[in-house]
Amino acid sequence: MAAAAPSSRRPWVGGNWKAAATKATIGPVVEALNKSGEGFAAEVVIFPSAMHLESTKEALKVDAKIGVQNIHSAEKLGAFTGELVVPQVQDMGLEWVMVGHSERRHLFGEADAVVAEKARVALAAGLKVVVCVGEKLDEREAGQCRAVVVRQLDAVAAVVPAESWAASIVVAYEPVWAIGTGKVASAEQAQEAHKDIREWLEAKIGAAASAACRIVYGGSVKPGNCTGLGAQPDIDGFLVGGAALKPEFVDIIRGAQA
Ligand SMILES: O=C(CO)COP(=O)(O)O
Repeated sequence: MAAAAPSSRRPWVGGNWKAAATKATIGPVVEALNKSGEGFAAEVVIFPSAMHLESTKEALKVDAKIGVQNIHSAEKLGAFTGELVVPQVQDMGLEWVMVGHSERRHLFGEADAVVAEKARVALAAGLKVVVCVGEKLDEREAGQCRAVVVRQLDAVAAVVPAESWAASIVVAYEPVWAIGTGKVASAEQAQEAHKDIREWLEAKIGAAASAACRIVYGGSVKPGNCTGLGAQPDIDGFLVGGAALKPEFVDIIRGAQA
């Protein structure tokens, strides 16, 4: 049942630029990342909008990967106006796909099975996947935090190969009430949810997956609160929204170098 020491998992930090970025906001962030002039201890993945994938990829000169914020579940190119499909992600030379962000689930009505199918298609093509999970405030207040997260993860586990969890999946725990609200989960609240997820991994997938899978926290992460969160044994990094569009994002990446 004991989780592996945090140092055995490479920290992972994602920057989710949502539909909030323009050239004017992206420029200084890319400049700060490039100026940092260091190989980060953390694995860094930036998720620009589709509009900014190529320009961001070309502008970044540090060891940071680029991923897409969402995909359509079709396996092939085709007539899917307004969507991105896996072959296009591969054509761009990108490795990462995000699925199940709470804004996809709650603003755009994506059900657990839809999120799971997107993960399955991306993994089958050899891409890496960030699976976002997290409860809404009313669910937390009703004591359903663990049940909601387990339901969301069970849907993914039902369709993806067990071996994907160790090497190709990052789980992002993002409580909906903490996203974009400034109400960060306390280190204790986040650790409790991450421990639930690690225990779920051990029971459902196996001890090796539980020890190896990175579980990252998202929701109002800032340079001032990332150290306490990152010190928790089951928090392996962050998925950052608003603060990933500021040069201080570099400080959060450094904060994950525990
Ligand atoms: O949704 C998030 C990252 O995916 C978190 O957003 P904020 O960091 O702006 O709260």
